Amino acid sequence: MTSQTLSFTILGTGALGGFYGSRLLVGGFPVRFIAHSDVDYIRAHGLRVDSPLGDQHHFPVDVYRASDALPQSDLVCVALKTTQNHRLVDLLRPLVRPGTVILNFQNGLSMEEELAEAFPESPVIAGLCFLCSNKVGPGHIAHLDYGLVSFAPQDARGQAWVPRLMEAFASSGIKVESFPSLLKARWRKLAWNIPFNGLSVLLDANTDSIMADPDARALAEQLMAEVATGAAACGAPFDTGFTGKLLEVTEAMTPYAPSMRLDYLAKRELEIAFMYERPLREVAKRGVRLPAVEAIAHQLRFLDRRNRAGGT
Ligand SMILES: NC(=O)C1=CN([C@@H]2O[C@H](COP(=O)(O)OP(=O)(O)OC[C@H]3O[C@@H](n4cnc5c(N)ncnc54)[C@H](OP(=O)(O)O)[C@@H]3O)[C@@H](O)[C@H]2O)C=CC1
Ligand SMILES: CC(C)(CO)C(=O)C(=O)O
Repeated sequence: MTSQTLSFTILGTGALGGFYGSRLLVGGFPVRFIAHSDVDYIRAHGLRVDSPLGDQHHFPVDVYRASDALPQSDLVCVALKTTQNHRLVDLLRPLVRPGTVILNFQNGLSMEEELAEAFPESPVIAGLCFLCSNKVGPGHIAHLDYGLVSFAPQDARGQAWVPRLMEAFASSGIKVESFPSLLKARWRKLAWNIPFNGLSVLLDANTDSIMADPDARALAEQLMAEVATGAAACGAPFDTGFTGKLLEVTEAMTPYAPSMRLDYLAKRELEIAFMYERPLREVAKRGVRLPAVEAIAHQLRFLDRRNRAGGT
């Protein structure tokens, strides 16, 4: 099979799923979207993606509810927030048959292990996304910047798919790279998400304000250093200079509200379990503690509960 024949189902037509699904449509691939609150809107009005890569308006769109019967696709791409992961296996069950590739785009740690356990007959691959994209309305996505996908397979079966996926995404205008070690790739992504997603909520600040202020930046650096300790404890040490480079990239970034800040402002549940609790659990298994990361997780849980309960 060549990449030209690959078909995709996107589970979760939000900031990330809407963006990559749109790019794959532009690349000429059949894409089926599963949407939630805006499924009727997308059916009636299509999917809009505003992007520096070129604005797109797709109409008609092959869009479904999760409860609908869908034609089978070669790949199912998970683009839900991890706050929905208690439902993920049930949502995926009708979409996955033996051999269907599961490509997980979510932020966090250990999702692929859990998927591989639930779907032992499917290759599971992580697509780690360096993307700045927001859902700004029903069926409407605003892509602000970036888009690189780092493909990292859960096992050798997934590895065999990586070149085809890279070709498909690259031919759709997406920058791609591959990472042989899923664990390393996941910890490298956490080195950004753990400091900046959490601090953006706790300090009510975007990335530029965090980087410009000496105290906020010191906190970000302390958290990043602890993530490096965690990564090393789990057998995925960072290369020398990696965290320094990450800080430089963040400094050069378009001022950005990380996804957790947007969730907080919209009073949506925060992705604390997979972004903070799973990494803390994995390092604790190895007898290591990350006190600053633990502290930030406690604060985020408090704020998240209060935010959604509407208290002060
Ligand atoms: N946005 C970004 O730039 C980046 C995001 N990520 C990660 O990607 C993941 C997705 O984030 P993001 O796209 O921003 O989140 P969004 O909230 O924008 O998108 C999630 C989508 O899933 C839909 N959804 C929720 N429940 C269901 C369901 N039961 N069936 C079908 N669809 C459902 C939501 O619909 P509705 O709104 O109607 O509930 C929403 O459109 C997260 O783990 C995030 O951390 C990683 C890198 C960058
Ligand atoms: C690193 C970044 C900003 C983009 O991929 C992200 O993961 C997020 O906003 O959660």
